Amino acid sequence: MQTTQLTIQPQSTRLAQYTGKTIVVKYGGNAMINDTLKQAVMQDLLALNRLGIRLVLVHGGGPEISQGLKQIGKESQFIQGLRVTDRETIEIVLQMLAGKVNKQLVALLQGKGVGLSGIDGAMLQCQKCTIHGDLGFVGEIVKVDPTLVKLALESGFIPVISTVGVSSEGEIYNINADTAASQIAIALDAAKLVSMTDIAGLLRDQQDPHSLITSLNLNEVQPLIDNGVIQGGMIPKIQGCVDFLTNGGEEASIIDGRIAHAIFNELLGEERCGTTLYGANCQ
Ligand SMILES: Nc1ncnc2c1ncn2[C@@H]1O[C@H](COP(=O)(O)OP(=O)(O)O)[C@@H](O)[C@H]1O
Ligand SMILES: CC(=O)N[C@@H](CCC(=O)OP(=O)(O)O)C(=O)O
Repeated sequence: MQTTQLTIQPQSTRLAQYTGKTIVVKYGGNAMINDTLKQAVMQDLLALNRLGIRLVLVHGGGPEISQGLKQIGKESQFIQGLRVTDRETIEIVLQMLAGKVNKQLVALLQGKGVGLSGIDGAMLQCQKCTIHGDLGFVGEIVKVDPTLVKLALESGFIPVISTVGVSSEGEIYNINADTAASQIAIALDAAKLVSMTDIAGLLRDQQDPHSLITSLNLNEVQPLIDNGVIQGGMIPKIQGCVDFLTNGGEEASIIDGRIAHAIFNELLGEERCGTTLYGANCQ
């Protein structure tokens, strides 16, 4: 396969501020539209890694899970953007997230990726999530142990994390990837959280791409959830941004992962698009 190497001088760009800093990138399953785009995203991450930015990739895989479930004749139900996860479903979640999706992404990182699940090193320690009733094996993170992630970063690798977690009893749980990315970003004291999804950003009207909300304050979020503007998978995404920013983070963005080099443009600050939320110290 032919690959292109991006050559960008860090000192001449906004990128310089991120050198030596940690950025957590959440790559949503819905944005992994095709192999060419996935390759382009991984090329961007490799280029950013070469510039000395400590990147952590947390991935989703919702569509792959749904596809796997379909093959065994199962449909999923989502409550507040979370998949109701019975025993059969957690098996598929494990196969798809910690197996197929994780390894496919690691394979594209040309030896620079190291695949980890939240179970490894008990990175994502969970208990059963009960805030929206009984969702089965959906986990609520009680603690993040970033030891393995830090080891990988210190050695120059890009940790690629699938969001299954483990309880103190050894039970495996399914965790929404945006929620996990946010908690990992907090534990790593990351400089920025970026969520790459399949839409232009947060829209006032999902049917109208011109209704993009380019930035918003934390106190504007809850009313948008209450009046139904923010729905489904966008709820844990925005909530993850809010949690990051109320726990010391400075900047969280939701960008259109369907556009090639969206992550590069976001960090370069040229052609930025999407929605950005800022922490208390940052506006
Ligand atoms: N106000 C909103 N603006 C944009 N997207 C929204 C909004 N409310 C709900 N959504 C939905 O959230 C989806 C993104 O979340 P999700 O499907 O979980 O993606 P991902 O796989 O990237 O995590 C969008 O495709 C859209 O259908
Ligand atoms: C509890 C829960 O909903 N877990 C998610 C985990 C994967 C995920 O979040 O993937 P995306 O980022 O592609 O949506 C799920 O089962 O779909």
